[in-house]
Amino acid sequence: MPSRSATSEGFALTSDKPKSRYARFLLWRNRLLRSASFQKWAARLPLSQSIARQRATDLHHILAGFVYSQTLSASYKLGLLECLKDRIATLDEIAEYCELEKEAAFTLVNAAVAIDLLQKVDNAHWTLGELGASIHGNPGVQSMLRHHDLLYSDMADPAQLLRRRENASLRGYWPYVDGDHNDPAAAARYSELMADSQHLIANHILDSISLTGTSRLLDVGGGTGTFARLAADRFPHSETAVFDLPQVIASIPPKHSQQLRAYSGDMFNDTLPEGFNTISLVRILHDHDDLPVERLLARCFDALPSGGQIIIAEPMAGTRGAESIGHTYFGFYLWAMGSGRPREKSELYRMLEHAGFAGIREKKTHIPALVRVITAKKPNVIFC
Ligand SMILES: CC(C)=CCC/C(C)=C/CC/C(C)=C/C=C/C(C)=C/C=C/C=C(C)/C=C/C=C(C)/C=C/C=C(C)/C=C/CC(C)(C)O
Ligand SMILES: C[S@@+](CC[C@H](N)C(=O)[O-])C[C@H]1O[C@@H](n2cnc3c(N)ncnc32)[C@H](O)[C@@H]1O
Repeated sequence: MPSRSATSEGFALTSDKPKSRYARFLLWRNRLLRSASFQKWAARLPLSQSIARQRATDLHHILAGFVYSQTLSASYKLGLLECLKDRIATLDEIAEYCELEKEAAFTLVNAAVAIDLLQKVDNAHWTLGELGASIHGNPGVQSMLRHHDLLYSDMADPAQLLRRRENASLRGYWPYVDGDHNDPAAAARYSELMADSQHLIANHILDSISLTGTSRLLDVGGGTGTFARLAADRFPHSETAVFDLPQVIASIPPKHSQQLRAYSGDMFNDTLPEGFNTISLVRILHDHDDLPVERLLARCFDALPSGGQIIIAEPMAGTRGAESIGHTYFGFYLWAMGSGRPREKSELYRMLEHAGFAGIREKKTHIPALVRVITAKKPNVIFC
């Protein structure tokens, strides 16, 4: 393990000498990259210039990330995105709608254009850009935008957040991580967010799986039943039901509770209802640490009949092209939430195997950055 030791230059990390060639190569490369003269030279040389330009821009985007998020937040909160929905507007109109001085509106409009939220129509008019227009097609993104103030406030002091996980404000938003199952107001608040944002992923999950007429699906931790209802619409010959904490089940609106079988209980301590040959866990496992996840998978295994199927759907770490959504975004989100972590597909495979499942497969989704799906089967018992 590296340890901190005082040197004449202050603190330095000392560690055992790297053994592999790869480790030695990395140390050599990093010494080169931090050399100011190498950087100057690389920026001038035609061969390395494009790499230098790209890496400098990459670093700047990381540095600026919080500013981009807040530009999106301001565009939403000040009504800029609403003002330009199906409209083309002048700067005066935008300034009036957003209740901003013209110069401030100009700063916001230019910032939003640069990140594709808005688009310039001509020198005097603006409308939504491709990303701004996409937000209007996804009400779940708007709910997430409102919710993110909590995460941003925790992330304003990341060192404090990492040292004092228990003090994060996001933790209070999800009382079940502390085993607090008695706050109906909090449960209603997070269930509404989950129901809204479920629409971002449900169709991708349902496009990737198939339920037949003999499928009886229990959506464990299924909130107020949005996924179970959408699954029933998509596969009308299957039966679907939801299992969640009592205060969540109690908050299912009457018009929905009549159409859906709902079971209340604690998935870690109560027996899961039997008679279902498919169990889904949608955005559940990443909320919990390894031990409870192993216990939950074992309970699902026990509740399923031989040949029964488990479906795991959530964003996963290590997703190609979306690496930072997994380990960076969800890594910090779940850290601030106070439990769980994003897992790589291979880790989930191992945990499923450990619980006794077989035939473990990934079912491709259209947008893996948002959600990925793994299915597995409880093996048929072979009598000798
Ligand atoms: C028409 C012409 C000329 C050209 C067309 C070109 C073309 C084909 C363009 C494509 C347009 C298109 C279809 C765009 C689609 C855009 C989409 C689908 C955007 C979707 C965005 C989704 C986002 C940003 C989702 C964000 C989700 C977040 C932030 C989720 C957070 C989840 C959390 C915090 C979950 C918490 C649960 C817990 C506690 C971890 O368990
Ligand atoms: C992140 S939400 C996901 C909800 C839903 N599956 C979705 O994707 O929209 C986690 C869900 O797990 C439920 N949950 C947490 N702890 C639970 C427990 N011990 N027993 C049953 N449900 C629980 C929560 O009430 C919540 O509805």
